[in-house]
Amino acid sequence: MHIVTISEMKTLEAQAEQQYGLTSPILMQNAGKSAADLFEANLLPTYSLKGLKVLFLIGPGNNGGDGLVMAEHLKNAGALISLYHWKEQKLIVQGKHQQDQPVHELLTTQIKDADYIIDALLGTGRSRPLPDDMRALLALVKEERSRRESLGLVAIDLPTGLNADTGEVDPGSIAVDTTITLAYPKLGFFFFPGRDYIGDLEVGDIGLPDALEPSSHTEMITGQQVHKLLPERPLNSNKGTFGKVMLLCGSLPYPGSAFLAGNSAARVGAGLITLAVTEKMLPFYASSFHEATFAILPEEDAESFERAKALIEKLEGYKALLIGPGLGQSANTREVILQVLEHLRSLPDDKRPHLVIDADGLNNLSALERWWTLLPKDTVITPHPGEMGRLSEGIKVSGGNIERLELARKKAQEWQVNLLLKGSCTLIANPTGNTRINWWGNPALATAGTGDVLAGMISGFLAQGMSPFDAASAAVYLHTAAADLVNEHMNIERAGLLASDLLPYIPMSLVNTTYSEL
Ligand SMILES: NC(=O)C1=CN([C@@H]2O[C@H](COP(=O)(O)OP(=O)(O)OC[C@H]3O[C@@H](n4cnc5c(N)ncnc54)[C@H](OP(=O)(O)O)[C@@H]3O)[C@@H](O)[C@H]2O)[C@@H](O)CC1
Ligand SMILES: [K+]
Repeated sequence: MHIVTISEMKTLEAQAEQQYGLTSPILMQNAGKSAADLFEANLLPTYSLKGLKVLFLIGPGNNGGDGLVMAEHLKNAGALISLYHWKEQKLIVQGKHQQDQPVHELLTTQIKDADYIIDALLGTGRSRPLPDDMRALLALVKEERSRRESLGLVAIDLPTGLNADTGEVDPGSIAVDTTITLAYPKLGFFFFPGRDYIGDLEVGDIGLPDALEPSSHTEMITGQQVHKLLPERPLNSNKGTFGKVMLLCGSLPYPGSAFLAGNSAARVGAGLITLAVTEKMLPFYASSFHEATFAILPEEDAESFERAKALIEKLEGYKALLIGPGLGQSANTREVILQVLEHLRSLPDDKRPHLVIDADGLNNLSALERWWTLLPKDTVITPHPGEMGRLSEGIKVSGGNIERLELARKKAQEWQVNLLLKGSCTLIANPTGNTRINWWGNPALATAGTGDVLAGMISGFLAQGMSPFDAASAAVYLHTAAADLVNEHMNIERAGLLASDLLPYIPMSLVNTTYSEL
């Protein structure tokens, strides 16, 4: 699904009017109706609209207009509606204009009484800091919410005061439970601090014709999309059909990396997994990973060309090669990597395994001048912010702010790689300037070894013939989905997940790609 900036959204609206006669009032009717439908769908089956007390905060522009249309639909379905028109300071309770007492007293009572408060104050048209009285109004709502957790907060299009292009927020903005955004998610939702204010994201249909495509090159990865990308599993198949993955991962201090990555490649459906390991390491893997096969390499103190040669000799027929997790950073290992890269570059496209470089693979590369010139075509790299900083001459890379988007886009083009930049908002940029962002996140994933799992999943998808951009996108989405399944099945919340817990849930995540509407 496209992600849009404010100006891209405005262009779409203008085109809708010019080319299809869809004027603002028509779009607003559609917006309000779809917001009401999504609101009701989210209430059910626990609550119904009958008798539900909903207070709408109405602003002076079209965002307020959307709120009024939504309110009308909810009223017709049996909800008890109050409307507070901020600019006019006018309160209407179930159709009656309240004038007997000072409006602020009445409004406070309405806030205390509401089951839900709908923020339809400002949307994409906010052009300056919020005025004091609007901040005071939102503060009242926030205060009531901190007293009463059952009070539901919903924003139309976006939480008031959030910058839809950058994710910056006004000091008066408040976090909501659900944002019902219109037509397309806005770029600022994906980056901090804004990300924390959105709550659950719903996308309302405003009736834009399919032929009107936004010009944006940024997409949100959705379950529907991933579902379509997943490789077919024809009945007439064998392990050769689904590709072989070679892993140059793991070393004495970090043996678990190869296990986690190899397992994950198998769990997304790759046909055969081979770990390139030394004899010394073999007993560890052989006892824990029964399904793997092994390419036995000379010990780490052997000459680098011997180590590289042993791997290169085994590579024929492999569809994917993962280099890096737990590999260590000795000069000898760096030499091995260089020689393997040289071999890969020399192969014709159809004979070359797809390459994924992660973790120590990246740390080794970052020590080299113009390292990206050493990579074969279509390589996937998967740095976290620290590794990205080292790859980019020591710059500081944000874990979740908007600057990471431009940086990833620019570097993917400069380095001609598929760049998966991890963080609290993981995104993937490809060499042609397209970007995909993972909306979902799970703080339980912030633990050792989960990156190895992700790298393994990407390799497993590459082995099955997915393109590098698609393999990385699907893996990122399913990695979070698997973590959500762990949370659900182990009854944990935000902490306590082990990377290995993910493994049995990866196949389950593959069948659950449509677990969300998006
Ligand atoms: N157009 C369409 O086709 C569709 C639009 N849609 C909907 O419209 C929304 C965008 O509508 P919009 O452009 O009217 O902007 P909106 O956010 O309501 O605010 C503008 C008003 O607020 C005012 N104002 C600005 N800043 C302010 C501040 N800090 N503090 C106080 N006031 C401030 C500004 O007035 P002024 O600057 O003149 O004082 C103006 O009156 C979009 O988010 C979506 O919900 C959907 O229905 C789909 C179809
Ligand atoms: K709003």
